[in-house]
Amino acid sequence: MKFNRVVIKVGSALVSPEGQGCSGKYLLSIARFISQCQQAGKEIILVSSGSVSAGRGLIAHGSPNPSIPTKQAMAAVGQMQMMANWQRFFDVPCSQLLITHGDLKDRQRYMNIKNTIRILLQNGVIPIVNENDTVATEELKVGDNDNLAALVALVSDADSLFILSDVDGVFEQDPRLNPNAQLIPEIAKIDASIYALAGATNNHIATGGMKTKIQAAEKAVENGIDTYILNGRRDPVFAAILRGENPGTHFLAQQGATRARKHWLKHTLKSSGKVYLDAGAVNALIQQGASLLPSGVIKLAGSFNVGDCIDIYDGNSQQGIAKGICQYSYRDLERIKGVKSDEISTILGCCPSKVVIHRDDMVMLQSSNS
Ligand SMILES: Nc1ncnc2c1ncn2[C@@H]1O[C@H](COP(=O)(O)OP(=O)(O)O)[C@@H](O)[C@H]1O
Ligand SMILES: N[C@@H](CCC(=O)OP(=O)(O)O)C(=O)O
Repeated sequence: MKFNRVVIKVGSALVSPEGQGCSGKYLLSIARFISQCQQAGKEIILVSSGSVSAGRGLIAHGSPNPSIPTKQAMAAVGQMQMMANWQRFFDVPCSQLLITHGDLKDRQRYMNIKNTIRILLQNGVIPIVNENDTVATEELKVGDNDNLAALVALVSDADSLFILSDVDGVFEQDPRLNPNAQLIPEIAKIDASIYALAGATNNHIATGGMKTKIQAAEKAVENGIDTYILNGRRDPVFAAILRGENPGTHFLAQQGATRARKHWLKHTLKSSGKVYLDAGAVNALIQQGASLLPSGVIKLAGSFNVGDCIDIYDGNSQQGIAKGICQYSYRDLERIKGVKSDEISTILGCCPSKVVIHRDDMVMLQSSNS
C-alpha cells in the first residue's frame, strides 16, 4: 500500500455515531493517523460527512425523515459543529471547502478549487471538504460524499482514495444481513457482478451504502487512483496501513491512466490558442520540467478561456513544444505576459494562479520529459 497524496472520506457513522451531534469516539484515531501520515511527508485531503446528523439535535423536526429545507438547516448548523470537532484533534490548521457538482462542472470554479487545494497542501493546512448542502439543488448536487470524494481525488491529483466507513470493506453480501459473508480483499475490475454485491445502508443518517462507494471507486480507478474501503472504527486498520498492508478492500487503479490522461491531452483535446515563449521559459519547460510562468510568455494567439487547452511554442524557432491546460483567459494572459508572478495581482486585481500552465496539466510534444 503506497500513497503520497490521499483523499480520506469519513462517513456520517464515524463523525456522528449516536445519530446526532458530533463525537470524538472514532475521529481521534483517524486524526492521529492523518497526523502520522503528514509527519511521514504525505499529503491528506479530508472529505467529511456528518453535517446533517451533527445538526440534527439543534433543529426541530417532527419526523424521522425531515424535509429538505429542514435537513439543509441541520447541515448549516451541523457543519460548524463538525468542523470544530475536527479542528480540536489537530495542531495544524484545518480549512473548509463546501462545494457542489455545479462547482466541479464549471471550468473556472474547477480550477479555483484545484489551485486552492494545492496551496493549502503546500502550507500544511488540512482541506476538509463537504457538499454545500444548503445551496445544492437536485440538479447541482453530487448527492453523496463517496462520489464527491472521488471527484475531489481527481481535482486534487491524488494517487489514492480511502473511504472510511463502519464496515471492513466489500463483502460478498451485506454483512449485516449475512454475518458469514466473506470480505473481498482485492477488486481488479468493477462490473455488474461487483455492483450486484452492494446493498443499501440501514443507517438513517448515511446516504449511499455500498453502491455509492463502488461508484466512487469506479470513477477513481479509471483515473489511476487506487481506492480502498476501510473500517474507520478499528485502530488496527490504521496501524496496518502504516505498515503498508491492505486491511480492507483494494480497488486496483487502472494501469497507465496517467499516461492515458497525457495521451488524451496530447492527441484528443483540441487547442483553442497558442502561447510563444522566450528562450529561458523554453529551457525551463524542456530541461527542468517546470511549470509555465507568465514571465516567459512573449506572444499569444487564438481565443481561450480559463481551463482551455493551448499549444505552447518556442518563440524563436516557432516550433510547437508542448500543450497544456491554461489557468488564464486570453484577455488576462495578454495583460500579464512577460511579467513576474508577484506582479499579477497588481495588474489584474487578483492572482488566481502564479503559473500560466501547471506542470501536472502539461504534456511535452518532443522530449520524454512530460
Ligand atoms: N456487500 C457489502 N459489503 C459491505 N457492506 C455493505 C454491503 N452491502 C451493503 N453494505 C452496507 O453498507 C454500509 C456502509 O455504507 P453507509 O452506511 O452509507 O456508510 P457511510 O456513512 O460510512 O457512508 C455498511 O454498514 C453495510 O451495512
Ligand atoms: N453532506 C452530507 C453527507 C451525505 C453523505 O454522503 O453521508 P455518508 O453516506 O455518511 O457519507 C452531510 O454532511 O451530512
